[in-house]
Amino acid sequence: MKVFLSGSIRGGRQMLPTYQFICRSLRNKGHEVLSWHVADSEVEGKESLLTETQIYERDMSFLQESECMIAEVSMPSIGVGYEVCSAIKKGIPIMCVHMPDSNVSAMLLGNTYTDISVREYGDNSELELILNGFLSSFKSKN
Ligand SMILES: O=c1[nH]c(=O)n([C@H]2C[C@H](O)[C@@H](COP(=O)(O)O)O2)cc1CO
Repeated sequence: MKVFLSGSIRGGRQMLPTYQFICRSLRNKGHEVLSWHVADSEVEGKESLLTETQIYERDMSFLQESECMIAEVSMPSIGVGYEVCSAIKKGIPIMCVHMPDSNVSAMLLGNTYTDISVREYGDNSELELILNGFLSSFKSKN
């Protein structure tokens, strides 16, 4: 599947190893991560070569191509919130994942969009189980 991975950049990069784990795990299962740059340790330097509008338009066009979204929401990020809302407007399934004790917004935890889930994970193996379950659920629907 074509997946949009959403994760904090200017909101803080503390969860970078997890974004990299998600990206690797999805690719190992044969999925395409359109926004793989979120998991790039050098993203900020690379993005500084683009204008803010180029970043926005590229990401919105990746989102238009994506069949689902995985958002790592442990770090509060305006960009991630905006992308989740854009995915809701597009009508694609969304899986939000976060570490325990993250201060996740009620705009996600209480969201009434039918195709959004918010799940807590304790470690990478639990995270991988959640992601595999989310992605394999589409096969059984088709
Ligand atoms: O340089 C960037 N490149 C980029 O792709 N984004 C997108 C992808 C991320 O999922 C999200 C991060 O938003 P923020 O930077 O507000 O934490 O926004 C955000 C920025 C910087 O705001």
